This record gives sequence, C-alpha cells and structure tokens, in this order.
Amino acid sequence: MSDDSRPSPAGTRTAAVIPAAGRGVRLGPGAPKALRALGGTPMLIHAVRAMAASRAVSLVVVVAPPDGTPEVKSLLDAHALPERTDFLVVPGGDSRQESVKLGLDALPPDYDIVLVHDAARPLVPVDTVDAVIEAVREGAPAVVPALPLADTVKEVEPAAAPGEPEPVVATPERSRLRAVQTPQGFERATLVRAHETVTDSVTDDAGMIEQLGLQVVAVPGHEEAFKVTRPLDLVLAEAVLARRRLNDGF
Ligand SMILES: Nc1ccn([C@@H]2O[C@H](COP(=O)(O)OP(=O)(O)OP(=O)(O)O)[C@@H](O)[C@H]2O)c(=O)n1
Ligand SMILES: C[C@](O)(CO)[C@H](O)COP(=O)(O)O
Repeated sequence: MSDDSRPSPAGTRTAAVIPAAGRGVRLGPGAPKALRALGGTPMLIHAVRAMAASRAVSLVVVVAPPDGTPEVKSLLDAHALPERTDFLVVPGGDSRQESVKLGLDALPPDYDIVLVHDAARPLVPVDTVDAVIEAVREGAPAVVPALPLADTVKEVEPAAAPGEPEPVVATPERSRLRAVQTPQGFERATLVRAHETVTDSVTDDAGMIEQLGLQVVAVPGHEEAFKVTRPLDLVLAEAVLARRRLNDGF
C-alpha cells in the first residue's frame, strides 16, 4: 500500500469487482487461470491484494468460476488480506460481461464508485488503482488506465481460415491509440445502467459506457498492469514479482 493511498472522503464508498471466472484457454491446459500460481500464490490473491491495497477500496467482490465458489472462499480465508476490507464471493457466468454483471448484482447499496478489475492483471500497482478512483471522484463517469502502443496497428479483413493471409484495410494513426487496462472505474449507477441496457457483447466495461453516449476518460496506465493471457505473460509476471521481492528485500 502506498503512503499517499487515501481513504474515501465522507459520502463516497468504493468497491472492486474482480471477474475471475474465465478458463484461461489461451494460457493452456490447467486449473482456471485465476487459480494458477504466480510466485507460489494464486493469481487471484495477487489481484485481490492489489485492489485492497488502496485505502479507498472497502469491499472486494470476487466473481469465481461457476463451480469454484467454495474453493475461492477457502483461498481468501487462507491468505493474509487487509482487515479493513470486506470480501464477497459470487459465481460467475459464461462471458466476462456476464460475470461482471453478476458481481454488480451482489453489491450492497452503499457503494457509489465501482472498479472492475481482471483477476488476470495481478500486478497492477496501487498508484494506478488510486489514479482511477481519483478521476471518478473528480466527476468522470468512466475511467480507464491506458498506455500508448509500441507496435503499429493494422486493421485487416479477418482470414476465413487460420493461417491464411489477411488483406490490410487501414493503418490507424498510432499516436491516437491506447492499450486499455484495468481497473476501470465507474460511477456505480452509470455502470449498472450500462449492464442493464447494452445488449451488444463488448470486450471491456468502458465500451458499454461509450454505447450509452457518455464520455470515458483515460488516465496513465502502468506496464506492470499487463494481462496474463498467454504462457509468455506468465514468465514476465514471475520476473516482475521476483524483481519486486528483490527490491523489497525478501
Ligand atoms: N466467463 C468469464 C470469462 C472471463 N472472466 C474473467 O475476465 C478476465 C479477463 O478475461 P481473460 O483474460 O480473457 O480470461 P479468460 O477468459 O480466462 O481467458 P481465455 O480467453 O484465454 O480463456 C479474467 O480475469 C477472467 O477470469 C470471467 O470472469 N468470466
Ligand atoms: C478488459 C480488458 O482487460 C481491457 O483490455 C480486456 O478487454 C479483456 O479482454 P479478454 O479477452 O476478456 O481478456
């Protein structure tokens, strides 16, 4: 927890919903991704600690694999977590979008800011979490942490079969593009409305807010907030963790 991580001002309460119900198909065979070990500790526990590290976050709702709720509850009981934070576990759904909705449905009434954070981004620093919360407190209905891209991006006509060449149709101007991370932060009422009204499938929650015609703003993300998606990401995550442990002297 950073020293400048601030508690909630009177009248605002922040909860974090952590969708953790994915299988992790792209990571390869094994347990559901969120339950796989990183530095000897389940990835989900890292993600939970990353949210609870913010003094502003007083509730974390974990959306567990549908058949894994008891296991996730036991994991939370077995690992040291801040006492000032409350925890809830609910079963997830078939898609990330559905899992987030199930997490939102479980929120008690007295939270007005909601973070949505992928269990698959276990190493996000607390300063990034706090920057997102701060931007919501300052009045943005939806906030995403984002980074500029290192690669040039092409829009293509997707191949009919894997491995076939794909015609390039456009090259968006890279300086205007951002890679978007989590936690994404929202006014609770706006996010709930988005999940109740937007029926298109989206790849992030902020995309639903855009569909409502509301302004989403980006704040600086962090390179350590990357998503563990493929096997090489796990190698990078282990290296980041090892570097942190070296710097912390244990
Ligand atoms: N039905 C789902 C699918 C995904 N997620 C969560 O959404 C986050 C981002 O999804 P992703 O990284 O794509 O995870 P998976 O869906 O597990 O990965 P894959 O697509 O490789 O199976 C993860 O924390 C994942 O657990 C979820 O809660 N419920
Ligand atoms: C929400 C997200 O992490 C923002 O980059 C991303 O869209 C999740 O995508 P996934 O395919 O469900 O991992």
